[in-house]
Amino acid sequence: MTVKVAILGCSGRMGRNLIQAAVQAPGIELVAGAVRAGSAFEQMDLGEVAGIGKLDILATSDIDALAVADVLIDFTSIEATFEHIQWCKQHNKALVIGTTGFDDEQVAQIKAAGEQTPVLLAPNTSVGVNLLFKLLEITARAIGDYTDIEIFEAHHRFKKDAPSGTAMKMGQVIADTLGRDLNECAVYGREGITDERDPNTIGFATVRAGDIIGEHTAFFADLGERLEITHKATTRMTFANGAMRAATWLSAQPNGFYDMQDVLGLKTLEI
Ligand SMILES: NC(=O)C1=CN([C@@H]2O[C@H](COP(=O)(O)OP(=O)(O)OC[C@H]3O[C@@H](n4cnc5c(N)ncnc54)[C@H](OP(=O)(O)O)[C@@H]3O)[C@@H](O)[C@H]2O)C=CC1
Ligand SMILES: O=C(O)C1=N[C@H](C(=O)O)C[C@H](O)C1
Repeated sequence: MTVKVAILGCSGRMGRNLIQAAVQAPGIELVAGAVRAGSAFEQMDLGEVAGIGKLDILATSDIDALAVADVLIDFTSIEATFEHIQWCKQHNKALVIGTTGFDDEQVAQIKAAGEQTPVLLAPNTSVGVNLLFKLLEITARAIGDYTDIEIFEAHHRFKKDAPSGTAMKMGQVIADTLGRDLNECAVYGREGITDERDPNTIGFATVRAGDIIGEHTAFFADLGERLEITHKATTRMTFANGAMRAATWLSAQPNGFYDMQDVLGLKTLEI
């Protein structure tokens, strides 16, 4: 069966890659794409937005025009995502959310939306990063209680949120595994006389530079050795292809709140 997808934020960096991934993905039919009202891309052919030739589908700012889709894919902004969630709840449409930067209360609201429609929230839709989350769980369980844990992330100059959604999820996975509260143990950057490192903290460091697509490293450092677990994305198509996989999977799910670990079967993987 073909899954009909619509892309929200289709003129953005991810949006353009999502158009291309949707066209290439077996079992997916791209049926619509949305841009902000008044956008210069409104009424432009989606294929031309993505630079892949005409597809005969025009970008719209009318969200009601997306009702032809089975699944909506949202890589936009926090405000826009909440408008899209509202619409999806009203129309019982499945929604894949790749947007990042939500605080705890906003995540709780997104989880609650899952009671009314299938919702999947993934700060990173690449297979590699989701496997990395699993590796962090194993590592934290084995050596997390006596090593210094630091998370580093680097992204392009245009990124608006920090630390990245992926880095925050890395911290959350480690904190959960160690029974720590991330809100209490996270340290975001250091400056001046910081005193010696508190062993219970999880540090975050952020770089914003040029066109870096996305790099994440977790350090587990002891005296005498350190383990570094790194993921580097080299193309946004990795995230876009993962989002198509998520959309296909979500189209067959009942109402509920899901993540990429569900899609990839990593929750039940024995470690
Ligand atoms: N989960 C993952 O794997 C990944 C997640 N991301 C996240 O995805 C989000 C987008 O990233 P990126 O593509 O780089 O950002 P961009 O700014 O390039 O794209 C966002 C797009 O959303 C559009 N938009 C904003 N508001 C609306 C609206 N109300 N209706 C329709 N479209 C709207 C913007 O339009 P306009 O330009 O007109 O404002 C823009 O085209 C970020 O939160 C980022 O962190 C990014 C990569 C991977
Ligand atoms: O904004 C980006 O570009 C990315 N954002 C995501 C995040 O915040 O984790 C994922 C990816 O690293 C690219």
